[in-house]
Amino acid sequence: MPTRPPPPKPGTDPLPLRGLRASFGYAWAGVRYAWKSQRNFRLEVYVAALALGLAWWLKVNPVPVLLLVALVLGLELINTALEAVVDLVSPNYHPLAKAAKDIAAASVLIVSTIAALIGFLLFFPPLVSRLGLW
Ligand SMILES: Nc1ncnc2c1ncn2[C@@H]1O[C@H](COP(=O)(O)OP(=O)(O)OP(=O)(O)O)[C@@H](O)[C@H]1O
Repeated sequence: MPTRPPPPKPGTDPLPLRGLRASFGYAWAGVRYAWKSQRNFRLEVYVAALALGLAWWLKVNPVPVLLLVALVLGLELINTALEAVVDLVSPNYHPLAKAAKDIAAASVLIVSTIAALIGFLLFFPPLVSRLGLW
């Protein structure tokens, strides 16, 4: 099967700004790949938008919310990259491939669960007071 020549490396471009633009282009392609292929990533983006909207409405400091959003989305992207590498090197069943995918998924699960807990602690008191329940 003919292979395509590798694309130019942005880091070696003699024009630094052009190289930087190319790097952003590749990173954006990664975001688009995750958005198209990962239902969990899309769900996390919707939840992030909801949390930021809620923070604005309830006048909650958005910095911890932004940090948690960055952590969850960043980890989901790394998980997606790892899945792609595992599928590339181990298209057939292998216990180590299973361990790699399961552990990467566990990291997203743990961080998302803790983020949800922190979100509850951040939003619950101002939400109750805003809705006049307390
Ligand atoms: N090559 C493999 N060898 C062994 N187990 C695998 C392999 N590929 C997948 N698995 C097992 O199947 C599970 C699901 O794998 P899959 O690639 O469908 O990931 P996923 O978590 O469903 O990801 P996606 O977010 O793409 O739906 C993995 O967590 C792992 O336990």
